[in-house]
Amino acid sequence: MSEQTPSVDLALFGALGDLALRKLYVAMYHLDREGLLADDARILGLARQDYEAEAYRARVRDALESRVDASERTEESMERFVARLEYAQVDFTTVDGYSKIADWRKDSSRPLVVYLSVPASLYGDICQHLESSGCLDEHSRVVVEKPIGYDLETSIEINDAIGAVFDETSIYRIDHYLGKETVQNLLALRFANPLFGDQWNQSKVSHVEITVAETVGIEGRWGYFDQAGQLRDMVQNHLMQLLCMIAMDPPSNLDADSIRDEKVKVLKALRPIEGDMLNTDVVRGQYIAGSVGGKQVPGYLDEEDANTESRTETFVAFKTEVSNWRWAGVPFYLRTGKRMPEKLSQIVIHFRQQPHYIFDPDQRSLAANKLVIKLQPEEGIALQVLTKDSGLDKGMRLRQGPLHLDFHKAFPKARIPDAYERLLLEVMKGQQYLFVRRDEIEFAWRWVDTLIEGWQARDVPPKRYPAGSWGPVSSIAMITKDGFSWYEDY
Ligand SMILES: NC(=O)C1=CN([C@@H]2O[C@H](COP(=O)(O)OP(=O)(O)OC[C@H]3O[C@@H](n4cnc5c(N)ncnc54)[C@H](OP(=O)(O)O)[C@@H]3O)[C@@H](O)[C@H]2O)C=CC1
Ligand SMILES: O=C1O[C@H](COP(=O)(O)O)[C@@H](O)[C@H](O)[C@H]1O
Repeated sequence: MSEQTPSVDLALFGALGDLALRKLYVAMYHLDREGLLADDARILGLARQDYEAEAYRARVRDALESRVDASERTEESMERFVARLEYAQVDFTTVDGYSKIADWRKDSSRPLVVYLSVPASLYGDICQHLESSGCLDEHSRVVVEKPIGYDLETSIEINDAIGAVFDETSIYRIDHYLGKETVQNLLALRFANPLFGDQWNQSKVSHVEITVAETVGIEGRWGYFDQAGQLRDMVQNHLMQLLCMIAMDPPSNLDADSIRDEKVKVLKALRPIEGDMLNTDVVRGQYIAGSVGGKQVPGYLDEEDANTESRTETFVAFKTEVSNWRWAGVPFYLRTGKRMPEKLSQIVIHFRQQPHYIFDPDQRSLAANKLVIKLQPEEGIALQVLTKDSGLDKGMRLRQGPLHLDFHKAFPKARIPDAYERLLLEVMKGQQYLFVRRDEIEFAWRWVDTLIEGWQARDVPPKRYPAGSWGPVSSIAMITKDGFSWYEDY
């Protein structure tokens, strides 16, 4: 059995919210079931609704029953988990209720982990009230969710407010993509395999693609999403983190700061999209009605609570470059959108062709290796290699095929944990390497703000795309004009 995490008291702010009910209890339940939660670890749920502890436990139980596979539930494991839960009704904006946390903590010597599963506008108030009510000590940690702010300015305000109470070494900023197993595998793939280490630069790589496609729309989150748009919701955080993991130089070790220092260098070197590049190197889109998975779905402007004038983008594709010695001249193409035909997160590294080509000239376009890294839904890595097509009549025809590692098939007994399991585990262990440092967030905002200012100055409306398509056709033209195409072996 794996080693248990150190014991903690976890105060979960926003205990009845969407994220908590869909993800956090499920992740904690799995950790508990696998014997990873310390026997005496406890959880205090905090929200403003009036609940008795028993009713709260029943609500969490319901959430688990609808989200955890029946084969992974036993009465014993469910009971063991919910017995850890207590509840306190608190209005987070006033200090009065915070004494309930201190009461719950009375006589506890365990470190306090505070998880803020609430809108970022509340982070500052909560941190201050926690401090002034004497809930914190030097072992306390805070976990905060994305998005931190709306732009660089607001993210600085929020980070300042958290930083006034917690030291950077105690702040765990979540980007749940960093908790995904295959994203962590990028570190292993790149830095444990000399085969790739030596090829990972502008002399061997022709271009890089990152696609994060979602089938969902905005799932009743119009209020939040319409303010944000896909650039702030997905690019500023998740896609930037994926780009950093692909482009960063080798860290000197696996320490949090060694890794984060390298990621920051990438963000600093990222070429901004401005001037004429706004016409050529970026496409923003908004979905109209269409069909996803055989089901008719409404357009963005017909979603519940929609403002029919909205110009918010639900899709963005762009080309950028990491302007440093490793990557100069290598285009990075990124795209992400809602209501795409498939849920797919995938990174494709296109290697350059051989300097001298000796096979059938008609097959020349085949003649380059590609490394396809699938993050979801199936997690796996495939290296597209060229071999001889078999058969006496084929001569020296080439055939492209994958050397394929499908994690589910290769390691059938290993359950692939959800990102939040890994992240919660690391918080409890006090390890920060999968969390985002303040300067990463701020450099990413700088880049995003430049693009948004460009859009605003030109008043660029989003291009329409039917739900169930791969985005506006101009996002395809953006890459084909460079002689490439989005990799399509979905
Ligand atoms: N939901 C998701 O999939 C994702 C969410 N996030 C981030 O996670 C955080 C939480 O999101 P989400 O769960 O969707 O948000 P919700 O609005 O669903 O949940 C927020 C929770 O906080 C409570 N709350 C809000 N204000 C107060 C207050 N003044 N006093 C007491 N309780 C309060 C709410 O109570 P009440 O119900 O009474 O309003 C609710 O329980 C946000 O920062 C979000 O950006 C990040 C990635 C994905
Ligand atoms: O943070 C967010 O991520 C989800 C996508 O996460 P995934 O793990 O399902 O890929 C996205 O739908 C949501 O809008 C965004 O806020």
